[in-house]
Amino acid sequence: MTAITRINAVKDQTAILSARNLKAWYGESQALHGIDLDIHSGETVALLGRNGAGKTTTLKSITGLMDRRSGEIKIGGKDISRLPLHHIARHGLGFVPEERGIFSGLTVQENLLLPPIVAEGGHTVEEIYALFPNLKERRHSQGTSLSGGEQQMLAIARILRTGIRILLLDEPTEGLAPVIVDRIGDVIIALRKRGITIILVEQNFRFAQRVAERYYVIEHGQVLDQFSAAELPGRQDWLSDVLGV
Ligand SMILES: Nc1ncnc2c1ncn2[C@@H]1O[C@H](COP(=O)(O)OP(=O)(O)OP(=O)(O)O)[C@@H](O)[C@H]1O
Repeated sequence: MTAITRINAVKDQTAILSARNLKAWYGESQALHGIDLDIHSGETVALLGRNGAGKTTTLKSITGLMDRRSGEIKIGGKDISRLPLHHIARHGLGFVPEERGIFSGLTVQENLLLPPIVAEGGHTVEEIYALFPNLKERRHSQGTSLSGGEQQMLAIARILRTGIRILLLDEPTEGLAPVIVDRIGDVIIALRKRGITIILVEQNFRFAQRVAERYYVIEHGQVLDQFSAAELPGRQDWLSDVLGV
């Protein structure tokens, strides 16, 4: 074993979530061409890349939402690649999709109580209302009456009740006003302090910079590079080129 493979082996052991050679297809069209990820317990990681690079497909592949997918996905060292979606949640993984999925005919509280608890240690309703006071105020309002920001917070809040330890967020700030984006950032930082591992897909680079400790850059369904927040200043020009911003 060379020094580098030994370092990688040590890193792999500590990864709470890892993906190896993840490939995925929409029909005959291949969207992922062998993604490798190692996400460590408690870190917040952002997936960056241009439109169509494969970020959302990566999250959907991890959560078992792609019909056609190959490769290996492990949570806490256990292979979950072949488990159905509802079993994956029992391994502590929660996904908040871009469309948020709030039930418009239910109240805030009913939406909050809907997903089943899958593991011990989830947030209580009181803890959730302390983290999201605006949801407490609006607990009897119908889902239809919520703003985009409130919907995003409710989508995050109701997953936290289930006891998940790894949260996948797809474009959490999409379409939200700057003041609400700041609030979502506060929530993500609060969750990190509680030890939740977060992987987020984000087009808003300024937001990603505020919350992420590490980045993966994805292009054409492959990982182009990964680096820490501390390494970001040295990568800024390269990143602007890759992201086209
Ligand atoms: N439902 C779908 N059917 C067919 N092709 C799809 C579908 N969703 C995504 N694709 C294709 O898969 C590739 C990866 O898309 P993906 O949505 O993962 O990219 P992304 O990096 O998340 O970009 P965006 O920010 O635009 O969502 C793209 O070429 C896209 O056109």
